Amino acid sequence: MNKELKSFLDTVSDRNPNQPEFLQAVHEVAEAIIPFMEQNPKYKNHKLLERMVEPERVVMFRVTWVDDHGDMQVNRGYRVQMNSAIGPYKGGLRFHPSVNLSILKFLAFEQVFKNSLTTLPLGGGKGGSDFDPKGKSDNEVMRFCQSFMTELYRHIGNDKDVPAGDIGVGGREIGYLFGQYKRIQNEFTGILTGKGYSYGGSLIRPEATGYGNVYFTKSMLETQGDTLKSKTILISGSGNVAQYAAEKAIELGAVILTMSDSSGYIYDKDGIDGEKLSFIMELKNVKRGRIKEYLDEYPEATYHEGKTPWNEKGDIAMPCATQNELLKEDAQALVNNGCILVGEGANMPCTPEAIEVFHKNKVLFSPGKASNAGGVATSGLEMSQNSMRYGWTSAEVDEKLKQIMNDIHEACVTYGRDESGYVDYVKGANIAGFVKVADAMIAQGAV
Ligand SMILES: NC(=O)C1=CN([C@@H]2O[C@H](COP(=O)(O)OP(=O)(O)OC[C@H]3O[C@@H](n4cnc5c(N)ncnc54)[C@H](O)[C@@H]3O)[C@@H](O)[C@H]2O)C=CC1
Ligand SMILES: O=C(O)CCC(=O)C(=O)O
Repeated sequence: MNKELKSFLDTVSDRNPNQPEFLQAVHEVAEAIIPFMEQNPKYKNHKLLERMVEPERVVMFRVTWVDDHGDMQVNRGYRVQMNSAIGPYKGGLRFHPSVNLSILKFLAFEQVFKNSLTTLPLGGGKGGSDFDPKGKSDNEVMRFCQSFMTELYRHIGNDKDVPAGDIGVGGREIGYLFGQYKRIQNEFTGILTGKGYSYGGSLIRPEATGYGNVYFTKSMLETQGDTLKSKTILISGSGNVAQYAAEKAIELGAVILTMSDSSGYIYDKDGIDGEKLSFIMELKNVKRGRIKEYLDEYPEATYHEGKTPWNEKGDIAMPCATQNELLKEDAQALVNNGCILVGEGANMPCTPEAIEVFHKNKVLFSPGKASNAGGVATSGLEMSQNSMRYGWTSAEVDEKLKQIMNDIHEACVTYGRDESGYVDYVKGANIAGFVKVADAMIAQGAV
């Protein structure tokens, strides 16, 4: 490891003990940026990376609510406001029992570079709670959301910080959060994105992360003169990102073989077609059931308890569940089985060791901060529509999303192509994301 990189990482590690996910995300970015700064001295002597790893602000608060039995429950709420150099803080809220400061700082840090890549004026942030919506009634979720917003409202605003959804936060939660903000502030403004269409949401926002991942995959394949037609795809997750990645991939002629949840995965050798996907959407979004219930309707499929789909044979892998869900041995199994492309739908789902395997084997690999940026980009479009008090059609939003994903792909190629012609999308995304934020930080002085 380069001496300067080591010394930088040692300092970050000393200052952030017990934050492995955050250090992992910083390591990946610093590996690309430190050599880039060497070659571009205008970025040196501003302590840019040192500043970027310090959140501008972290808010942590108690969330007290009463469950359906009348018992008091206590959770922890957070908002990490990481960087506002190029726009108001922007990034999702995650409700999951694993949520802690390390996970939210890694997500907020990634968000800074991702949001910069979108070409829109969006700073980076992330928040959430260790609250687990699984198994809770709608009323319990509503009471939790109301209590969470009763503190969060004072830290956000449409020109300050605009949260959205992430794991465990979908349309239902955004609705309850928005309602409480409006009640407290007595104003109707676009302080959250991912809102329902009837109260200021954008068409295509629910679909955007998954669709964007597929548009990005399509661009990667095109660099090899290839297409999605008849490609077999292994998808993990069965939430928002996974569902719409599957929908768009099916539309473009691909065959989806797997989907999963935190208990296991299903494998359907005949492919999960549009009708089967509708069943999964109903199962997950309305009944809030488990993926193994797929077999009740489609008994020819198989279910693999406690396993991830990466040992199956597929042309393409799309990890769309959570961080560090695809390990080195999974990457090796995918390569051995002929996988040619990995498009991260989730944030940091592949470990650094897994990414090394993909790079070594010249698998096309896109990091989440590039290939899942369609979600936050469309959130940016939702903010624009809210400011204009106007709404674009689905076709208009989808066209803008395609253009943004295409531009992100081009930016990654510009900064990531090596002498052999292979594109290191990790390096490309990190440098392209860094440049805009760094230029803004230099222009704004010591802040
Ligand atoms: N919703 C969005 O617009 C965006 C989401 N992402 C990322 O995509 C990923 C998925 O998010 P969503 O689909 O929105 O969430 P979701 O809550 O709709 O779905 C999450 C999925 O991941 C699975 N999962 C959660 N924890 C898991 C674990 N420990 N092991 C295995 N599976 C697990 C769940 O069972 C579910 O299928 C996350 O990494 C999120 O940060 C990234 C960009 C935007
Ligand atoms: O739409 C947004 O603001 C945030 C989406 C998000 O959390 C992400 O890109 O990871």
